[in-house]
Amino acid sequence: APTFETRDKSICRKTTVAILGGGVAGITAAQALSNQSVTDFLVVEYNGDIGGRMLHTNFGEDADGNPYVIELGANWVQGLGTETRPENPIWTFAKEYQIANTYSDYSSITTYNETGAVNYTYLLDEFDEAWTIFEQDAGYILTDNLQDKSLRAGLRQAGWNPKRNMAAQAAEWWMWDWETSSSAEESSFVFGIAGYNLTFYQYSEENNFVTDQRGFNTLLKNIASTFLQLGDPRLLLNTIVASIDYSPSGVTVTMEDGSCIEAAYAICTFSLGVLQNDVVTFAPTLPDWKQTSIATFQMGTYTKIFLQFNETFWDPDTQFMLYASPTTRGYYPVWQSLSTEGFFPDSNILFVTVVGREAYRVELQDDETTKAEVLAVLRQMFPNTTIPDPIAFTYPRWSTVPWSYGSYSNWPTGTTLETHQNLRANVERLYFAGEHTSTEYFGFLHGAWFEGREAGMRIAGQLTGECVNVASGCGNYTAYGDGELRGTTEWAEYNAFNGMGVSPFFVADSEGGE
Ligand SMILES: Cc1cc2nc3c(=O)[nH]c(=O)nc-3n(C[C@H](O)[C@H](O)[C@H](O)COP(=O)(O)OP(=O)(O)OC[C@H]3O[C@@H](n4cnc5c(N)ncnc54)[C@H](O)[C@@H]3O)c2cc1C
Repeated sequence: APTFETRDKSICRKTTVAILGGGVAGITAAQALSNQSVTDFLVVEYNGDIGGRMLHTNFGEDADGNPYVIELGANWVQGLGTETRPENPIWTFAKEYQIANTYSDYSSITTYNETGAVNYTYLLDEFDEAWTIFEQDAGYILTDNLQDKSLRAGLRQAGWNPKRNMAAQAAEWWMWDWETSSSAEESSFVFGIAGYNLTFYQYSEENNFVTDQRGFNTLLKNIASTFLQLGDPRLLLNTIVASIDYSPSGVTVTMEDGSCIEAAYAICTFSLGVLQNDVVTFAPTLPDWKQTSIATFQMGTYTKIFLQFNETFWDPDTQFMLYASPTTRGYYPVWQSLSTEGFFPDSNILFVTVVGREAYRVELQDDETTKAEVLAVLRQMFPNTTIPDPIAFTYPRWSTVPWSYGSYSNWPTGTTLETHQNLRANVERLYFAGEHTSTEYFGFLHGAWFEGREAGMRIAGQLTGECVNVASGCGNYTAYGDGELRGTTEWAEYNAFNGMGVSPFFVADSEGGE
């Protein structure tokens, strides 16, 4: 016979807005609702804490035997802003909540290959020179409504062609793959460059690395605390969504444990990886235009591998080391010292990052196999040093995390603004938001921030009759059905209704100049 508990679970809890996911987008959606006095909402979160891909863990130990807190997910505030430019909202909150961070100095770098330290930093400068050419080429494709192509094609035409020069491949990886977690072949030329501009030219080219020992998600907890109390019954942690039934009049969300929520609206902030892996069932099945957009965009994998040693055998005054494998592009290429002033001085901690295909490979391996590979690379980089065994070693497996399935999205070659708009668009009362729905800032924390806010404002506008989302309106997003999608996007269609409210040509200190 059913117990009282299971009988209770069969009765759906009612709420006005069900916010699915307690990452950046979910929390900012809830905040936007609260700002318009829509307080009847529930936030449903898989994990035991809010933050999502803002995720930290304890690692190694300091001189007193206490562990360090390291970030497995988002680590940098990217594109800060200056007094005369717009400011990245994540940077605004990082300052407000005094999140400890240090400027990442990308010019503090030593380059290596399999024979040890070899200076090929001139290749980074050469890539930079090509950049000024290919970013213009990408601009013409956009304004003249030409066909998009791969970033690889754009680079080649601008005179950058690394061919079999592995140092040049490493330089290219440092300048591109490291940021987007995707290769030049996989990345859109137009939207790759537009995305770069919108973060680094609109705000600034600075990236600050968060070292806060409370964890980076303290920033989000501080934002949440302005409208959610500690232990607020509207925050449902450790609660896993299994299916979402939507209609023109509302949304019913059913959890893995059989409990359910009936809402007038829902905002699904699950990652593109979650949407692509069919872990949540939608009823009815999502329309073709939605499924096409989910299938089209790309979920990358970005894996940081952390090592602590009993000594700092590398130069602690240099922040980065770039390694060019003689045979495999992207094989343990970027190393970062945390045993450095401003980070965790004297911690003897180093981490190396892999992305894309290499990240998939490494994430399928056990720790011992990866550790052996990593140490073999260090022995090549430091041929005159006896590399000790690490005293602590860890890395996450983002590609298999059931609440993320990858790290962050990237814009693939040869698609349009309208196809991406369909990723953003609501299906009846079911709305979508997250890093991946950001046209301007996909892959970034601030992308998730703006998109969560947008969805919250759109729904609050519907509910209250007062629309504060002046740029792109309230209620339904623009969506493009069969027959409405074309091969290219007209310049006039680059607007807030298609998610591009800021000119992709925005240049520092000149309002949207072209
Ligand atoms: C390794 C890595 C490095 C990164 N580095 C940076 C960086 O340096 N700077 C930067 O700006 N950005 C970085 N990012 C990107 C940034 O972390 C994301 O853009 C942002 O955190 C995404 O927020 P979101 O709200 O869209 O998604 P999420 O944070 O994924 O939030 C979605 C939430 O939904 C929950 N969820 C999923 N499935 C279910 C389910 N079935 N039931 C209930 N809940 C569910 C998840 O637990 C999660 O909390 C990085 C990401 C990764 C992974």
